[in-house]
Amino acid sequence: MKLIIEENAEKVADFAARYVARKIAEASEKKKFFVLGLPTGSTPLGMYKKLIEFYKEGMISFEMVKTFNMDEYVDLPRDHPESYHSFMFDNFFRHIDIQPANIHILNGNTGDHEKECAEYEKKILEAGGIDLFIGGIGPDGHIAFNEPGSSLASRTRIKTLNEDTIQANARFFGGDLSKVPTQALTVGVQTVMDAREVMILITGSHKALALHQAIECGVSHMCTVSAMQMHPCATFVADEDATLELKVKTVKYFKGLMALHRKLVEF
Ligand SMILES: N[C@@H]1[C@@H](O)[C@H](O)[C@@H](COP(=O)(O)O)O[C@@H]1O
Repeated sequence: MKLIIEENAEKVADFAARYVARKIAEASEKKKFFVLGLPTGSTPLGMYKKLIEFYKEGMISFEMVKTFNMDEYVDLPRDHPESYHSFMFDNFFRHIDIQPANIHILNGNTGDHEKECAEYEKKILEAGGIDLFIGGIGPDGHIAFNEPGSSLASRTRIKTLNEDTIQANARFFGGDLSKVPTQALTVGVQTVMDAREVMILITGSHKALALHQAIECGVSHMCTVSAMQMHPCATFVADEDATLELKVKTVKYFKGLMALHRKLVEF
C-alpha cells in the first residue's frame, strides 16, 4: 500500500488527476481502452475539475476511456439534481470527450435491482475488468455504499443506508433527513478489490479516524475500506488534516517516500 500525504485538498486533487491522466495516456498510446471506476461525493470534485482542465488544455482525451460508477440511489429519478447520474454529468462527463456508450452508472429505478446489479458486474467483466478504481470514503470508513458490517466479499447489490450516512448526505437535500433516499445500489467491496489498482482519496479531519482504522488497524468489515490492505496495488491519497489520527511514525515513514511517489505523477 502507498500513502501519499499532500498539504491540502487541492494538492490531493492535483495528485489524483495527474495520476489518472498519466494512466489514460499510457493506455491510449497502446491503443487500449482504460477502464475507470469512479466515485461521487465532494472529495473527488477537485480531481474532476483538474481532469476537465487537462482535457481543455489538450493534454488528454477520454475517447479511449470506459467508466463504471460506484453507486446510485434507489428510487431517485435519474434527472433529480442530487442523483449520482446528475452529479457525474454536471461535474465531469458533460465537459469531456467521453463517448456516452462508454459511461456506466447503476440504475436505481428499474424495479428489478437484482437483475440490474448482476448485469452491472457482467458489464465490468465484458469491459475487461476495471483498471483503476477511485474511491472516497465515509467518515465511518465505508467505501461506495458498503456500510459498516458489509461483507468484504460483497458484490454489486442493494444496500440500506445507515443513519450516519443519511445524516451526512442530508446536506445535499436541504438538510431534510426525510428527503434523503434510504437505499442505494452499490458495487461490493469485492468488486472494488477485483480492480487492477485502487486509489482512495481522503481529505479533512472528520475522516482522520477512518484513515487510522483503514491503514493502521486490522482488516475489518466495520471499516470496509480497510479491505484495501489486502489489495496488491492500493494507494491512499490524503491531505494533512486526514492524517491527524495517524501515528507520527506512520506519517514520517510515508513522507520519507514522497520523492519517489512524486515520480508516479510526472506527466
Ligand atoms: N456513497 C458515497 C461514497 O462513495 C463517498 O465516498 C462518501 C463520502 O463523500 P464525501 O466525499 O462527500 O465526503 O459519500 C457517500 O457515502
